Amino acid sequence: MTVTHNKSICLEVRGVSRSFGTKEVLRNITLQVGRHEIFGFLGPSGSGKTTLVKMIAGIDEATAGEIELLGTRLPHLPMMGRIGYMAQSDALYTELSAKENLEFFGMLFGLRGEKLYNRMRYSMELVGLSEHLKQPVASFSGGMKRRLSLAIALLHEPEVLILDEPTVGIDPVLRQSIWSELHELSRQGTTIIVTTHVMDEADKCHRLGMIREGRLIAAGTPADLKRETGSATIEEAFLYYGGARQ
Ligand SMILES: Nc1ncnc2c1ncn2[C@@H]1O[C@H](COP(=O)(O)OP(=O)(O)OP(=O)(O)O)[C@@H](O)[C@H]1O
Repeated sequence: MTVTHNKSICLEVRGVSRSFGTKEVLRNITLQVGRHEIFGFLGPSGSGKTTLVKMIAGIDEATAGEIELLGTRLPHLPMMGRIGYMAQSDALYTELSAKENLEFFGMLFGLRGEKLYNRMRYSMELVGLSEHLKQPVASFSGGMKRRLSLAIALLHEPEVLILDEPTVGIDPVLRQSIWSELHELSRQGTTIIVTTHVMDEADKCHRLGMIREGRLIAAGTPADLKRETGSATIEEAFLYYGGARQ
């Protein structure tokens, strides 16, 4: 275990590669994310975003390089209590109600009694599901399942939120309110790492890492990335860094 002395850094990724058999999916990724930052990984389908955030969440291991989160070298099991991870595919008990799912995951994180119920109320309100607490998850739409997964990731007030495509299938109004709450959480000190392939969401991040074919092709604030490439939009900037436009 290595200890990072710079307390303003939440995440350090150093020379990370990941292969599956002979297929190299991520190549030599190096980046830092500061505490309180909303950092977005932007890239097309199959570019390696999920593979990278799984390693940042400590549930997969790099083939080369190292990752430190909150000053601790990953993977490190006790770190799970400080992370809220929302996977791309929902890990929910569909035969149970939303409330029972929240109670189960809450208890895994050591939440009980009034604290658990206050957190359940907050999280379910945030994702607009308060009315559906008692409903079996099997009857939820895809978007509702995503929202419940997000509520579960938030439940234990994690220091770091790692969200893999959190707003897929969620309507624009709710998406907007989820993003404003993510900004509020970041103001309160939470670090948020999010993947997206939606360009207007990328614009809402403080900084972005653009990923293409397993490589980090650019990193910076949305404004810097646009300015440096003379682009009007993040999409144009992405195309520029990806070599499609000169
Ligand atoms: N367990 C695995 N075994 C083999 N190949 C894998 C495995 N997991 C991911 N890959 C491959 O790694 C590449 C990157 O996948 P990944 O899911 O990280 O991309 P992504 O950017 O998250 O895409 P999407 O937005 O579609 O989820 C893909 O080519 C995928 O097929």
